[in-house]
Amino acid sequence: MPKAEAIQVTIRIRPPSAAESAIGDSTVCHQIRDNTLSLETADGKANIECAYGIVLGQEAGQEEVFEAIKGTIVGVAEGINGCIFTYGQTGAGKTHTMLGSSLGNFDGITVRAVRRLFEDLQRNKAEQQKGGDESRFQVHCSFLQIYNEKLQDLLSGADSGTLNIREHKNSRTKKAEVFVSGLSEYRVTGVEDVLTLLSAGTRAREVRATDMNDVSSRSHAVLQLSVEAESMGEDFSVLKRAKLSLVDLAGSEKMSTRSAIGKDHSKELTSINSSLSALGNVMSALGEKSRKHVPYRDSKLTRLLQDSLGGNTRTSVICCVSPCQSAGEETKSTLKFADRARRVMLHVRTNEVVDDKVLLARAQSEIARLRTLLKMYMGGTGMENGLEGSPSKIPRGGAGGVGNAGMAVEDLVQENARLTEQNRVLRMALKRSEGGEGDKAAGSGSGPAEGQEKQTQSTYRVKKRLPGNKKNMNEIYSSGIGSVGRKSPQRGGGAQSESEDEAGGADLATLRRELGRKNMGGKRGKVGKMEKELVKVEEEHMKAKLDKERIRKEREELERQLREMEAGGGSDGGDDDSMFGGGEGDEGEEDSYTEEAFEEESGVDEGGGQDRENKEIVLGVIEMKITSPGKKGRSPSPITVNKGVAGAGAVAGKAMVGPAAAGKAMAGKAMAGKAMAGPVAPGKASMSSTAPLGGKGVRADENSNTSNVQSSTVGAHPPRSGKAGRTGAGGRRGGRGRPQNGDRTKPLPSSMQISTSTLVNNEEGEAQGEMTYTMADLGMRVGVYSFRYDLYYPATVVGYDHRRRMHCVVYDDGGEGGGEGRQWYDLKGKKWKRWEDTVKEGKGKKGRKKKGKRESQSAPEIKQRGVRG
Ligand SMILES: Nc1ncnc2c1ncn2[C@@H]1O[C@H](COP(=O)(O)OP(=O)(O)OP(=O)(O)O)[C@@H](O)[C@H]1O
Repeated sequence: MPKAEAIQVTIRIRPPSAAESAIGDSTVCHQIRDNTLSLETADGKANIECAYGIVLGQEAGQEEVFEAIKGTIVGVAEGINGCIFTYGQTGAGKTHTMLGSSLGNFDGITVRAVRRLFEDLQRNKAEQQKGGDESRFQVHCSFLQIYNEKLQDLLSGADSGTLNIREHKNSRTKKAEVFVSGLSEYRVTGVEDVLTLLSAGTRAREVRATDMNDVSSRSHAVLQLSVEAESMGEDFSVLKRAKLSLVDLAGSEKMSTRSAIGKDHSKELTSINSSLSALGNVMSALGEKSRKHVPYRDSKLTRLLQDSLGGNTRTSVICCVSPCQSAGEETKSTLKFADRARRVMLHVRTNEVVDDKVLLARAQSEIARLRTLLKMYMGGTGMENGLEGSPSKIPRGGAGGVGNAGMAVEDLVQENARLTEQNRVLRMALKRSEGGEGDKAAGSGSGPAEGQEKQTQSTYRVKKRLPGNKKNMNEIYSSGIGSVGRKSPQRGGGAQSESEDEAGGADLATLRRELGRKNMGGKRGKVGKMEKELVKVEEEHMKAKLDKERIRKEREELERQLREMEAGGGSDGGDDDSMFGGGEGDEGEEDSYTEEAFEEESGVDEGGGQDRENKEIVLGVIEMKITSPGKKGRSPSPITVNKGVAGAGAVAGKAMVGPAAAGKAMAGKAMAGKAMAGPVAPGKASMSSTAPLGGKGVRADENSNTSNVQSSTVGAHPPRSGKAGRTGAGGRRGGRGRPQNGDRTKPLPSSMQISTSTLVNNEEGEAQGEMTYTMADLGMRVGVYSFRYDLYYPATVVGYDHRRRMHCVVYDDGGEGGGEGRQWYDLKGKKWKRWEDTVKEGKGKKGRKKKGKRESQSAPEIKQRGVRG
C-alpha cells in the first residue's frame, strides 16, 4: 500500500561569499533552532520566523546536509524511488550542496548518496548470500540537462540534439509515467563509475557568470540512477526496483540585477525563471487538496519531475539561501517556495515484484495471524492482550473467518486468471493448427479473452515433443509446469478441485454460524461490520465461482476443437502431437529462427537422441519482434530482437503465453514467474535488465536494412566490473557476417550463435537443466548492452547503434502508452562519440578517436568543478 508522506524540506544558509563580505553586507538570515530560522525584513524592522523540516546554519558541513536528507537515499535500495533537488537563487549554494567542492573533502550530496546507495546494495547482497540465497543488483546511470526548455543528453558525447519526454503506462500500476526517449544510460558498478559520468556530463553543462556567481549553472541538471536488486532463494524471488534522481536546478536571477545582458543570457534567464515559477505553481497546486489540475505540462522541468513531485517518489528539497541583506528578497521568495513544498503529500510505495510463492507464504502467515486475532476476539481476550478487538480495526480479509474466506475468493480469482491464460494459449494453438495463422493471431491480438492485455507482434511455438515423451495438454498443465520451481499443492496442478472451490464457501458458512451465535450473545454492534464484510465476500465468492465455470467450459470447448484438429492430421502430421502444431507449418514466417536451426545448436534430436528417461521436453521457442521506428503512418519494419528457447519456466511462468507482446509477457510474468532466466538455474528469475550474456552470442537479423553487418557478441554487454563508459562502445565486434536470406537453417557462426536452453523434466515434473540467456543483435543495427523486460517498462532495450554510431533506447510499451505498440526511439541524426574521448579532448572538440585506442585510455581525470575525483 502506498504510504502518504510530505516532501521533506531542508533550508541551508550558506556563509557570506567573499564578495558579500567585501562590501560588508549585513547578515539578515539566521538559524535559530534545528528547524527554525529568522529573516529580517528589508527595512530591518521585523523578524520573520519560519519552521521547516530542518534548518542548517552557515557552519553546517556537507555531512550534516547528507544526514538531513539520508532518509530519501536509504529507501532506494529497498525499492523506493527517491528524488533530491536543490532550489534557490543564483549563487545560493545549490551546486556546492549537490556536487561539493574540489577544494578539500567537501563531497556533495551526489557523491555521498551514490556511495551510500552502493553500500546499501552491497550490504543487502551480502546478507542475502549469507543466508544462502542468490542476490544481485544492477545500476544504470543517465545525466541530462534542461537548457532553454530543451532536454539534452549530457552523456551522449556530442551535441545531443533535443530529447523528448514521453509517457508510458505502467502495466502494473496502470498509471502514466514519464521517461525521456533516446537518453543514454550507462551501467555503473560503483561510485567511481558514476563520478566519471558525472564529470563528463558536468563538462557539457551550460555555465555562465552571473552577478552572484562566476560559474553559474544555467541549466537544470538531472542525474538519474535506476536500480534493480534481485534476491532469489529456494522458493522465492523478489525484484526491487527504484530510481534515484539528483537534481541541481539552475538558480533564479532577477532581470533587474543585470544592467546590460546579452540576448542569449536574457533568453536563458527568462527560461530559468519561468520554469522555476512553473515549479512553484505545481507545488501550490499539489499543496491544495481541492485542486484537481496540476500544471505539470507548463514546463519541461515540471513534466520531467512529475513523478517526483506528486507521485510515487520520496522527495527531499534543499532550499539554499544567502544570509545577506542584499539577497533578502530572493531569500524570502525561496522560503515561500519551501513553504509550498512542505505541504505537498506524496504517495510512496515499494516497487517490488514478488514471486507467487512469496505471496503465498505472506498470505499464509497473514491468515495465521488473523485467525489468532479472531480467536482472541471471539474469546474476548483481545483487549487483555493489547489487541484492539473491534472488527472495524481488523483489516478486510482480516477477521479470521472472513479473512480465510476472502483468501479463498482470491485464490479463485487467481485460478481464473490462470485458466483464462491457458485458454488463450489453447486458442493460439488452435489457430495455428487451423492454418499456420499463429503469428498473425498473436500479432493482431485476436482472440484474447475479455479483459486480457493486448497482444503485439510476438510468436510462440512449442517445439515438437520427442517420441516416447508424449504428453497431452492436461498432462502438461498438471505436470507442474504451471508452477515450475514453485510447486504449490493448491496451484501446481490444473484446475482447482471442486472441494477446494467449496472451501471458501465452507469458511463463509462456518463464519455465518459463528456470527449468529455472537449476535445472540448480544454483541450485535461489534458483529455488524463483520456481517457486512461477510456479505461482500460471499458475493465475490459467488461471482468468482461463476467465472470459473464459464472459463472451464470455454477450455473444454477449445480442447475438444484442438483434439479434433489433431485427430484430423494436424499441421504437419507424423508423430507431432505438439500443442502448437509444430514448426514446419511456419514457412511463411518472416525472419524465423527456425526450429531446425535451434535443434542443430541445442543438440536436441527429434529422433530421440536424447535420454528419454529424462523426459526431455523442449517447451517453446520465443520470438519477439520490435518494430523499427518508421514514420507515423508507415508500417514499421520488424526487427527481431530476441529469439530463444523458453523452457518450462517460460510456459510455466506464463511468460511466453502471456497475452501481450513477448516483451510484455516476459515482463509481466517472467520476472515473477521466473521465465526470463538469465544465466541462472531454471526456476530462478533473472535480473531483468543487463544480466551479462556470459559469452552467449547474438544472432544476425535478416531484416536489417543495413549492409554494414557487425554482430556484437560477447562485448555487446558491458563488462560487469568495467568502467561504465565502455558500455557505450557496444562491445567489440566479433561478428563474421550474417546468414544469407534463405539460409536460416544453417548453423550460425559461433560468434553469432543464439543461446539455447534445454530443460529436462525430472520425475517430479520439475524443470532441471541449463537455462541460458539469449540476446540477439537488434536487427544488426544495435549491439544491445542493456535489456530489460519488466513490469515497470515492459521492455527496454538500451543499445549501441553500429551504423549510426550512437546509443539508443527502445521502449516497448506493448501498445499501452498510446503508441502504436512497440516503438523505437533513437538519438536520431546524432553523431556519436565515445564519452571517454569527449572527456579526454575536453569540451568542444568533436570526432572519434582512432580505433584501438580505447583499451589504452585510462579513466579520465575528474577535475570538473564541484566534483572530486
Ligand atoms: N555552504 C557553503 N560553504 C562554503 N561555500 C559555499 C557554500 N555554498 C556555496 N558556496 C560557494 O558559493 C559559490 C556559489 O555556490 P554555487 O555555485 O553552489 O551556487 P548555485 O546556487 O549553484 O548558483 P547557480 O544557480 O548560479 O549555479 C561557490 O563558490 C561555492 O563554493
